[in-house]
Order: sequence, then C-alpha cells, then structure tokens
Amino acid sequence: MIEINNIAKSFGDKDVLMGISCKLRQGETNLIIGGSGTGKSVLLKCIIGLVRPDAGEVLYNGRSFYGSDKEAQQAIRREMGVLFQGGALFDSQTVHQNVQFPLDMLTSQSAEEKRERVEFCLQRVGLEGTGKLMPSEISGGMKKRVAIARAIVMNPKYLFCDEPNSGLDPLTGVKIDELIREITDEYQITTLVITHDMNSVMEIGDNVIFLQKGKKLWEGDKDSIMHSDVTELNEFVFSNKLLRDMRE
Ligand SMILES: Nc1ncnc2c1ncn2[C@@H]1O[C@H](COP(=O)(O)OP(=O)(O)OP(=O)(O)O)[C@@H](O)[C@H]1O
Repeated sequence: MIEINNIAKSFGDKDVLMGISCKLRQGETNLIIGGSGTGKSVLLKCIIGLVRPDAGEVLYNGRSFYGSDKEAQQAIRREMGVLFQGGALFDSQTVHQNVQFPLDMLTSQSAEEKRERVEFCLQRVGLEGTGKLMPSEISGGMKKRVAIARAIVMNPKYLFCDEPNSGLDPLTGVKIDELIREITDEYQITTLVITHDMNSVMEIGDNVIFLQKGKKLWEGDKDSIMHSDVTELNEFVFSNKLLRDMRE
C-alpha cells in the first residue's frame, strides 16, 4: 500500500497541489483523473520522488519516502516500475535491449539470467519473438507493451503509469488497460495510473481519485462514479457523450 498524506506543492506563487491525501491499495489499479493542468503529473512526480513536495509525506508499505536517507530512498525506488508518458523507449536500442536496460543499470545478474527475464517479460506482454526489432519497426500499441515489459522487468511492488493509452486507438487502449490490470492482479502490485480517459476509468478503476485545481474533490470506485453528486466530477465524467447517453 502507498499512503499519500497531505501533499502540497507550489511553483513560485502558483499552488499546484493543496493537501492531497489518499491510499493506494495493493493489487488494485488506482487512477488519478482530472482535466488538463489540475496537477496529476506533478502529484505523480511527488509520489515517485522526482519532485519534492513542499509539505506532506508518502509512505511505501509504512516506509516514509521523504523521511528516509538516500540509500533507503534508493531501495524504495528499486521497487518501482514506471511507464512514462509516450513510452520513452530508446530508439537506437532493440526491443530486447530496451527491456533489459533496468537490469543492466540496477542488478548484477548474469547475461543468461537477464536474457531469461527479458524473454519472460516480453512473453507476458504478448510480444514473444520481437526482441530483435527496433522501436521504429513496431506499432504504437506494441511500443506501450515494450514499455510495460520494461516497467515490470525488476519485479516491482509499485507500478506507475502516466497516460498509458495516450495516442492509441480506443481498442488498443483498452487492451493496454487490460494488460495493466492483469499484471496488477497477478503480481499483486500497487498500481497508479494517470489518465483523463473515461474508458480507462470504466474498465480498470478500482479506486478513482478526482483532482480539480490541485485539490482532491472525490474518491471512489468506477461503479459509484456515475452517481456522484460532485458537480465538477459530473461535468468531467459526462463530457463523454456515451456516458451521458447511458445515464439518460
Ligand atoms: N516544473 C514546473 N514549474 C512550474 N510550473 C509547473 C511545473 N510543473 C508543472 N507545473 C504547472 O503545474 C500545473 C499542473 O501541471 P500538471 O502537469 O501536473 O497537470 P496535469 O493535470 O498532469 O495536466 P495534463 O493532463 O495536461 O498532463 C500546470 O499549471 C503546470 O504548468
């Protein structure tokens, strides 16, 4: 479990996050949703330690991230898998090399151990046999799968995905969501996904946190989101015509 307690962050005189608290449970896909510029990415960066919050705390299974020394923070970081927006693959490296990268950086495994682990992860995301291809030779959906394989190669306890299906067609997006959900469940990972895609919310939203202008306005599961009485959330959710039609 990840506990986020009262995170606040300002840039200059701009308050971007104003006291965000929530609990992200193990084995569940936790989603942060909200319109553009509401602070989702900054919150993610505060959670994973890329941006230091001005106030607040993040606890990883009870271990305080910001209260820890560099070594302990590094140990927590090793338990994180991160799927950055856009996938962020290295274009000059093969699919296999991309997935192997964290093993090269963070472990002293033998070449054979690494090869086996990479092949296992590629097979797990449905990409067996593609290791020799270059990123330029595969589709957008496959690139996301490679990025997911790389994010899980270190066997993370915590998985963070920033807009995992941005730029994908809806069907491919759903498949990526399903893969994230399956992996979360299978390996009992604590997963956090940032999205503004209502499809994702309805598919994989075990726990959904709605941000608006740096504040948490609502939290609940995908089944209760359709019946909330928070005006701002309703405006966000029902800007999607299909959901509006479903409600009527
Ligand atoms: N390093 C920074 N310096 C100054 N302002 C920043 C910085 N990072 C983010 N911001 C500001 O913080 C606000 C929230 O940004 P953030 O990227 O978290 O939004 P978001 O909800 O993720 O939006 P989107 O869905 O468009 O990605 C924005 O107004 C942004 O300009």
